Amino acid sequence: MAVITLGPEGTYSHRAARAIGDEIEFSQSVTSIVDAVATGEHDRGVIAIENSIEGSVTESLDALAEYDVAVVREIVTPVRHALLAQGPTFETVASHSQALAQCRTYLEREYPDAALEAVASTAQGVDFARTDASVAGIGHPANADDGDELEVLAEDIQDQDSNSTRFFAIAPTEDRSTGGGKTSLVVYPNANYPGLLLELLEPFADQDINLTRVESRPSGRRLGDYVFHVDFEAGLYESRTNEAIEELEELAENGWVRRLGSYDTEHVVD
Ligand SMILES: O=C(O)C(=O)C[C@]1(C(=O)O)C=C[C@@H](O)C=C1
Repeated sequence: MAVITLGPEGTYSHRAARAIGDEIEFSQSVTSIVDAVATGEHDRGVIAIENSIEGSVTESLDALAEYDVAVVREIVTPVRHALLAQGPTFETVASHSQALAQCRTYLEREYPDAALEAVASTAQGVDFARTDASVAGIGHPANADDGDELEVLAEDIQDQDSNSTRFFAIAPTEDRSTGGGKTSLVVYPNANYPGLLLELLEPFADQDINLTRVESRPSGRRLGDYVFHVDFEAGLYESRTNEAIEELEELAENGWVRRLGSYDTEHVVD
């Protein structure tokens, strides 16, 4: 299956995408990946959603609220960062903003004077290090295997030993599934009153459905107006799920509820 994900080759997204297909194409932006799947240009896309240290990948959440796509699989993979450079002396550390944040403590302790540069992906930061001796990249250590230009200066530099990122495999809406142990929704209530969030979540408690994540993102329309991303442990094939969503739709009658789909989780360990 043809899959599009964040490139260049060697990103963590690339590693996750290999679980979906072996014909992999790369893009430099998450939004353009979601766009390419929504318009049917690609069968599948793989985007990072959330990291155990740094939290949400906000560009991905906003793209899921903006475009109509289905989530068909969740992929969880360990993220163990290495520092790669041509030698021990450099001025700039380049990586994805998530990776820089996940290694904040290490960078402050070991390289307090280095300039931090956020680039499109970890693998892009490593590519910069390959061509410029004043730059070090943070990424998966296997990125050093590409030739002999790069040294692995340090491994496992993320702030916590156990670091993992959760990805969604996305598909055109016609591939949306009701089967699977988890479901994701995006809710825009277009309302604001005391107790609104409590009311939106109550139908899930009433149906004994365990929520695994609730994230609010600004709607972009006005300050204090939010879109909610809700994940839970039940499938859209279950009547309790449909009952909870029906109630949610009544509460969000001035806005909308988007069912991203039901899916199962796959753990990719290398
Ligand atoms: O830059 C990469 O390697 C990516 O695949 C992106 C990304 C992210 O968006 O969080 C994926 C996993 C890690 O958390 C760091 C970066």
